[in-house]
Amino acid sequence: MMKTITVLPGDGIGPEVTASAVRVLKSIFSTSNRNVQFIEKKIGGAAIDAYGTPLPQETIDQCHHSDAILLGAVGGPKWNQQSMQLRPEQGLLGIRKAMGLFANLRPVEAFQALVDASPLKQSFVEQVDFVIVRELTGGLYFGRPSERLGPNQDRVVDTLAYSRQEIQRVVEKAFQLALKRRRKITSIDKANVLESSRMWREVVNETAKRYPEVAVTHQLVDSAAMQLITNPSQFDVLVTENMFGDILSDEASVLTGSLGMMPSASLRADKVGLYEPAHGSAPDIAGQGKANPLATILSAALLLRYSLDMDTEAAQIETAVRQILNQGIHTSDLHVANHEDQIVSTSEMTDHVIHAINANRT
Ligand SMILES: NC(=O)c1ccc[n+]([C@@H]2O[C@H](COP(=O)([O-])OP(=O)(O)OC[C@H]3O[C@@H](n4cnc5c(N)ncnc54)[C@H](O)[C@@H]3O)[C@@H](O)[C@H]2O)c1
Ligand SMILES: CC(C)[C@H](C(=O)O)[C@@H](O)C(=O)O
Ligand SMILES: [Mg+2]
Repeated sequence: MMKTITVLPGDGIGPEVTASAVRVLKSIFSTSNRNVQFIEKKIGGAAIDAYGTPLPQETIDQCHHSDAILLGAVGGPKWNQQSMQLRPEQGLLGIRKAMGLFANLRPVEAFQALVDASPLKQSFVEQVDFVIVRELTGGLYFGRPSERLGPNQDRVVDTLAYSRQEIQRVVEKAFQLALKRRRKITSIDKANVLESSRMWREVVNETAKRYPEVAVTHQLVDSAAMQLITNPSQFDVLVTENMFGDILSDEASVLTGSLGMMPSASLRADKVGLYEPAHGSAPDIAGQGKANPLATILSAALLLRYSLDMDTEAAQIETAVRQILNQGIHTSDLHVANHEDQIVSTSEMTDHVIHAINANRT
């Protein structure tokens, strides 16, 4: 049966990195007898320019008729003066909400080739292998009211709201994931201050009773931010609310060597998912062929694994990435401890990945 992948390149380096991931996917589909069509739509600033809105109905409709969505990034200085409703970022929050993608998985792995050159090089860094499960469609980023108040508009309110059910479904995803990994969950909250965090903790403890084989600990977010750097090998699955997960995942990307190395999968109860790098549109390097495409290529691997049941091919991408880094080949955002190291462009890196996948298959 024909599968449909909708591609939303977005802004800045978004079109460059999605083009790379699409090339890798097409190369894989061409040799695995899969009938897959790619349909491109606009989102973010590109959609504002073309249609006057960051999330056109046409884009939402197309996503609803897809097996998976591959997204680049949105935003950039060109749209910084827009009103809140017309910010490119609203397109991103909007599509996640419209598709009901409540669980955002951000895997963090320290690649050996990059660890050796890292200023964080210590034995613990070599064992970094955890996944952040970030709640994606609730909390502060979606709370209402969110507005300026008062006669002079000099008071502001943002609302942090969660229902028990919204917490339950993402916590359940985290426990399910832990069963397939090292069976450890760290739940991160601010239960010493926030009521929402106290309910979060309750739900985690209730769920834990149904998963006696999973070890559960709780950490406060401020201390967790410190421990991510000082003792990251303790983590297996971290589960946390939307804003904490947003901030902690960028922090954790440092352990991988670059924000350009961190993929993500936004999931719901069925197999439909949205896959995107954790990084943004990187306006400072857009259009220069400097963007690291690996976060998006690794997101494409997650797409194969979670939406198309192609575990073997997903692992082929991940192996190819590891091999290329071990050979000292990298984009300019990375540092590799190999005297023969070679800095390559976005498209050259993509060529290397495709070549390595094909070489491993023959
Ligand atoms: N998912 C998304 O679409 C998303 C995520 C974060 C930020 N944003 C938006 O992107 C715009 C820029 O935000 P920012 O500068 O704070 O964050 P950013 O992630 O775009 O960039 C931060 C730094 O990391 C570098 N970087 C990011 N991705 C890279 C890659 N693949 N290869 C090499 N270097 C890379 C950039 O050059 C920059 O120096 C803003 O409008 C922001 O709202 C979008
Ligand atoms: C651009 C922004 C809305 C987005 C988020 O906070 O979810 C980004 O930071 C991310 O991490 O994907
Ligand atoms: Mg973010």
